[in-house]
Amino acid sequence: MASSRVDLDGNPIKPITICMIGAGGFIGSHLCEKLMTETPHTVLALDVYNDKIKHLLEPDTNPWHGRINFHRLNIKHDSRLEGLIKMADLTINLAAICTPADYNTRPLDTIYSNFIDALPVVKYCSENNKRLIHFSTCEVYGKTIGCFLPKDSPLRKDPKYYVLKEDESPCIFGSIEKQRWSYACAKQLIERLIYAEGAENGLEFTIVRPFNWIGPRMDFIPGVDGPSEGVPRVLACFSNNLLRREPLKLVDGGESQRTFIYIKDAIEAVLLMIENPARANGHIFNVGNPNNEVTVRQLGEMMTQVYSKVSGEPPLEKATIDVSSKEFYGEGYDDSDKRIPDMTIINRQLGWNPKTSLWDLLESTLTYQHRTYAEAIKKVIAKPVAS
Ligand SMILES: NC(=O)c1ccc[n+]([C@@H]2O[C@H](COP(=O)([O-])OP(=O)(O)OC[C@H]3O[C@@H](n4cnc5c(N)ncnc54)[C@H](O)[C@@H]3O)[C@@H](O)[C@H]2O)c1
Ligand SMILES: O=c1ccn([C@@H]2O[C@H](COP(=O)(O)OP(=O)(O)O[C@H]3OC[C@](O)(CO)[C@H]3O)[C@@H](O)[C@H]2O)c(=O)[nH]1
Repeated sequence: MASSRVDLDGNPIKPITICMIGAGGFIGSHLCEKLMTETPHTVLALDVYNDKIKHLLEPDTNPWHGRINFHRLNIKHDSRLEGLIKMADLTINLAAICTPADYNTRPLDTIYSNFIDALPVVKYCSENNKRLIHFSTCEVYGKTIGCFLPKDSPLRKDPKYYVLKEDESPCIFGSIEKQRWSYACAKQLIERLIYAEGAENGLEFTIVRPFNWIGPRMDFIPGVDGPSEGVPRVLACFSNNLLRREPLKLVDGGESQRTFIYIKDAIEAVLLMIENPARANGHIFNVGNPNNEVTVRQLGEMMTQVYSKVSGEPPLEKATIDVSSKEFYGEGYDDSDKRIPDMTIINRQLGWNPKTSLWDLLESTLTYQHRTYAEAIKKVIAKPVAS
C-alpha cells in the first residue's frame, strides 16, 4: 500500500480502523473491496450475512489478511455493538431494509430498521466522540415539486422544479395510507436526529444520499440466491427476467425516471469522504450521476439490448409487459417521479464527479449477471415442479 497517500489538501493519510455496519450488503461489499485493495485501513465488518464479502475474508493468503475482521451480529440486539464502535475511529452505517417491495408490505420492520435500529449507533458515536458516516437515501426528497404542476406547464422543464438540492429541496411524501413512504420518512427522521446531534452535541457526521447505485452483487436473483417470491430492486428484477427469458415487467407503464450510477464511481466518492473528514464533516451529500437519466421503460429497453449483446441470445419479440403497481407491489405503493441530483456540494467539497455511462455500466453489470447466474437459472428451470 503506497505510504505516500495524501488527502485532497496534501496531508498524509494515516491508517484508521472503520466499524462498517451492513458490510455484507451490496454497497458494503464494494466498499470493503476498495478499502482492502487500495488503502491501508482496517475494517471491522458487521453484518448478519457475509456471502458477498467471502472473497475478502478467505483465504488467509489474501494480501490484506488481518485488516478485515467479520463480526456476525444483528444490531437490533447485540451488546458487542458499542465496544466495536469504541474500537474504531470511524463508523459507517449501511444497515437497512431498503427494497421498495418491503416498504408498504412490512412498514413496521422498515421503520424499525431505518430509524429505531440506527438510534444506538448514533448515540454510541456521539457519546464516544466517534465520527459517523450514515447512509440515508435520495428517497428523502420523495416527489418533485414539478409533478404537482399541470402536465402541460412549461415550468416542468425548469430545473428549479425538479433538480434535488441537499440544502434547499423539500421532502415531499404521500399520505400515511401510502406506506411506500415509511422508509423515506424513517430515513428523514434519522437524518434530522444526526444533524441535531451535530448541532447540539458536536457529533462529527456525514450523511450520504445515494441515487440508485447499481452494479454486480446488487440484491439477489429470486429462486437462485434469494426467495422465489422475493422482489428485489429494479436491476435485479430485470436481470432475473432477462436470465429467464421472460418479458420485463414495467410498473405503471415504466414512466418514472431515475438516474443510475455505477457502484464503482460512487465508491470513489465514499472513499473521499472517509479520507477527507475536514471537508466531509457536517455535510449531506447527494451521490448520483445526473447524466444517466432514463425512464424505467428506457432502462428496460437498454438492458434488453445490452443483455442480448453479452449473452449472444436474441431479445424476445415482446420484451416488456405492463403491470399495475397494485398488482406488483400491493396496496399502499407510490413512487418518486424523477430524481436528478444537484452536484454542487459534493463537487465543491470533494471535487468528485461520476464517470461511467449507463450503457457501459450495464454492460459490465450484465456480463457479471450472465456469468454468475445463467447456468444456475437453467438448472432451476429444468427442475420439475413438485405437484
Ligand atoms: N443501493 C442504492 O442505490 C441505495 C440507494 C439509496 C440508499 N441506500 C442505502 O445504502 C445502504 C446500503 O444499501 P445496499 O444497497 O448496500 O443494501 P443491502 O441490503 O445490500 O445492504 C444492507 C446490509 O445491511 C445488513 N443489515 C440490515 N439490518 C441489519 C441488522 N439489524 N444488523 C446487521 N446487519 C444488518 C443486511 O444484512 C445487508 O447486508 C442502506 O442504508 C440503504 O438505505 C442504497
Ligand atoms: O420489475 C420492476 C421493478 C421496479 N420497477 C420500477 O422501477 C423503479 C425503480 O425501482 P427500484 O430500483 O426497485 O427502487 P426505487 O428507485 O423506487 O427506490 C430505491 O431508490 C433508492 C433506495 O432508497 C435504495 O435502493 C430505494 O428506495 C420504480 O419506479 C419501480 O416501480 C419496474 O418497473 N419493474
